[in-house]
Amino acid sequence: MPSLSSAPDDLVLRLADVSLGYGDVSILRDISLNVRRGQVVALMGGSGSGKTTLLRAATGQIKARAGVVSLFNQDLAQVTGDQLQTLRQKMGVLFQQGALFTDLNVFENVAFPLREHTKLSPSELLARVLDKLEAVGLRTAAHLKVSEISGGMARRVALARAVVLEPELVLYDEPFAGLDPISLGITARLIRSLSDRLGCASVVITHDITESFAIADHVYLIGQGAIKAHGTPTTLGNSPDPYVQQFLKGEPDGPVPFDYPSTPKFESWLKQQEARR
Ligand SMILES: Nc1ncnc2c1ncn2[C@@H]1O[C@H](COP(=O)(O)OP(=O)(O)OP(=O)(O)O)[C@@H](O)[C@H]1O
Repeated sequence: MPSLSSAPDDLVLRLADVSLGYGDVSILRDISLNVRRGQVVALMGGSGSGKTTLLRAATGQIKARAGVVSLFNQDLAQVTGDQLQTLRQKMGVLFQQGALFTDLNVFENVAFPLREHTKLSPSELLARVLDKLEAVGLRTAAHLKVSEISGGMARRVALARAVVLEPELVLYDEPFAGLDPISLGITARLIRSLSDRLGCASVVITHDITESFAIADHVYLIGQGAIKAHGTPTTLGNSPDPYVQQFLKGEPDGPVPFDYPSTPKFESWLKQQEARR
């Protein structure tokens, strides 16, 4: 079993030889990755390659079938439910939808986690929320209703909410999906600047090569159930590996599979369908 005792303190998230799956289906195997304080790490890969599954393992929602997932130097297989909750408080998550509470205004949406998890005085809370709204360029939108702001602004409010507890690790699940090019660039730079300003680690799941390569320190390319390549954006950009090049250039033909692989469950389902007709 990999030793965790030598993990340096700046290692926020570590996966060592991890296998993940659901039921009798294996999704990922031999995954090893490190995320350090201050780093922005991008997880890229085709649809269904297992990026969200990896994120679920990092938050302790699913357990590793092999290997070790350690969060803030704690092996998630060894922690109690209470300890997991404490670890999660050091973590911010921006889900794909990043849904806001529509009955609360912008300020109250961002204040929500603070009211739930801290005992800040009203003036401290006001300062903290306005500070985070300022970081996403929306200090002056604090009073607006969610129905009065645009979709791109709502994303930025969700971003402010994800970091308001000043987490040590922020996980972003497809933060650029559905954004116009300008909002996309702004969001990417915000992720980088929030990481630098808060000194936290950021893990970004994305399909967007240009933006993630512009802000990431390290990129992991996931495919065919494993990490196919990883490195700095420059290293990956210069890689002669046909898989990496096909992925980066978005070419239809090459080693990156498009079709979802067949499984015994699909084959038996299909047989049943055919037998009925
Ligand atoms: N709860 C679940 N039960 C069973 N299989 C699941 C479950 N969640 C995901 N899967 C399967 O795991 C595989 C990886 O899914 P995952 O959502 O991790 O991919 P992804 O890389 O995030 O995809 P996308 O980019 O399309 O969101 C897929 O084949 C999916 O069908």
